Amino acid sequence: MDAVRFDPIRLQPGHLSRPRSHERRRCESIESTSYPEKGSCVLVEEETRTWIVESRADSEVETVMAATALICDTEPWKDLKEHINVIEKTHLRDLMNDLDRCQSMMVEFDGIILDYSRQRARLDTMEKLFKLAEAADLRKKIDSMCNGEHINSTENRSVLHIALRAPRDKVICSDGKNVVPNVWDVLDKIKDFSDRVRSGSWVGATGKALKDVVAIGIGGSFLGPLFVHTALQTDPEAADCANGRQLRFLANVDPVDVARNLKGLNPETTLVVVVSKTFTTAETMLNARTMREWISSALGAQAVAKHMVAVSTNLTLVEKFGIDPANAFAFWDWVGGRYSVCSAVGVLPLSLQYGFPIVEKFLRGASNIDNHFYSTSFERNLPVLLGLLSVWNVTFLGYPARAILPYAQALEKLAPHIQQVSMESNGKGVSIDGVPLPFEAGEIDFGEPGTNGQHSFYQLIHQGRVIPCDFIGSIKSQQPIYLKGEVVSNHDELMSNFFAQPDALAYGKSPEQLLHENVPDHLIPHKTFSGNRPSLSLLLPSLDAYNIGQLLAIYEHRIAVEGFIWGINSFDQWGVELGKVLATQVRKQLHLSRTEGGPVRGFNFSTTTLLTKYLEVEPGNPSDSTVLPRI
Ligand SMILES: O=P(O)(O)OC[C@H]1O[C@H](O)[C@H](O)[C@@H](O)[C@@H]1O
Repeated sequence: MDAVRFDPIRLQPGHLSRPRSHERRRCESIESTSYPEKGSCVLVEEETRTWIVESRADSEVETVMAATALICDTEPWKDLKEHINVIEKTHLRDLMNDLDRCQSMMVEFDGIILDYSRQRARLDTMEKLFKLAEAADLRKKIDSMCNGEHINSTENRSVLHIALRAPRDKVICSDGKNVVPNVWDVLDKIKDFSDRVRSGSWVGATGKALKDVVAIGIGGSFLGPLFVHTALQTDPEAADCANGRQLRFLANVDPVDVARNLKGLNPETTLVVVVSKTFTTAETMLNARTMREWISSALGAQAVAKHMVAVSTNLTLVEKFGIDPANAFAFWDWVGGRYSVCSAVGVLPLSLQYGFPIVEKFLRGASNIDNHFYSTSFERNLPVLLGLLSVWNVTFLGYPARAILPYAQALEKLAPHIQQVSMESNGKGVSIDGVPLPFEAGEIDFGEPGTNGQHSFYQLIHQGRVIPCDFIGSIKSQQPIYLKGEVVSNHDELMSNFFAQPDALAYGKSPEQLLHENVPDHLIPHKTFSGNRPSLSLLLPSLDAYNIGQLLAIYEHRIAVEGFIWGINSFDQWGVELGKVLATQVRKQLHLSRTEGGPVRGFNFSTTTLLTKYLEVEPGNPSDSTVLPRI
């Protein structure tokens, strides 16, 4: 029998040991049963996903492997599993009648109200979820993140996006070094540069002011900044500061995206910001070369120095590309791409558009939630509550999706941004120790602003699949409209739906009610709403730069909480690599076929046939001459 000394901290009552997956084979021969106690032999069976380890008090046993535990082996998890039966017998119609419950499920922080009374949860459900948080060491994990420990273990990195918005005097260390001064060095550099561009003291190659900015980037180097830009666009304070300037985003490698972004732009008045953490992303680099060509063909190669700047962690490649390092804005490997909007990735383009003070206000909002997240008890901690409820919905109640429904057009890019933050972070199949997860983690995020969504996919949410919904609204509109003679303002009209939809989902409409309304029998099944469909409401005081920063941080931390509970690494993204490798093979084939001809080789029947068909049509131009979009 292989002997295994396990980590005693891991084997508290309620925990069972589990080997790391690559060491699994060693344990397969072990057979014995008993609960882990010091010096005892422990068995756990594979069918029940538990493992046997042997430990000896005399410490003569060599460490064969480290045992790890999954959260699903803990008592609080099992308790919640059993609790599902209790919840299945409840209906939100009844739960909503319990005033004490509803009062307890309304939490306010800094003017933001979270109402989670329409979750399929009772007060004892919350107690059980807090116990689960304890079993998952949530407090410790939050502390580890905020203290700069290398919690992104597969990349051996800290996860410190909170440092990007920390005040100057805060100390946050990564590898023993306070990173906040570095953050502020870059912020100061951005302030200086954006002031110069906006004031016209930094001009283009022909002496004209640069009033338009194209930010090239994809994924995390695009979605967060786009979300914030879209949200700020109609904020009166930010809009005033934009003062006729334009900010555009070029993400897709599709030449059509280039064409659309270039439409109406003049190279003489355009500044290009190349945003890429790695400076190797194929799409971004081709778009950057395309824009470099657009500038140099119009203004000469030397114009690039005045018209192109970069944001990256890889300043060597920035220089190699031909951008002066003095015009490069750094960030660090402890900032995940999807968590990078508060670094130069977002701060530079947004400061160019709105001025640094607006962006600083946004950073202060995010920082305010960071402090709340770090220091508030779980019972009143917005990201923790939201994260625990998501785990409850996904893993215990089995709802795989989440709809993000802002009743605010300004938040129209919130769902696409959160889609990346959430699905790239928590779309994992193994624990942080590499053990396959025997439960579902991660969720499918999608959404549209209300009321547009109501006229699109809400049918499914009301009568088809159950999809927990986040309703997000703001008390004040960024752009109020009042029409004389109308019963309510335009914002009131919008918000009537924000207040109505959660109850429609929760209460539904029973056949009895329909009978009362004299609905014909044959239509009753079609007009019945089962109700009991969970949602939560987040009501913000307004949607200025500060609130937008708060909202961003609430979602970022909520997603981290979910990952911490599931016991996964939310900060790597190996799942995006395979497709990139295969695309490289296709690219090589396309190049070969275009230059030397010959058959497509090395692919399966399906891909070979499609590629051959694609290559049948001549590309239309020899690749040694440059063609740029015509519109
Ligand atoms: O910023 P870059 O290095 O260009 O990376 C852009 C994107 O690339 C990949 O797709 C990653 O999955 C994303 O997380 C990242 O945001």
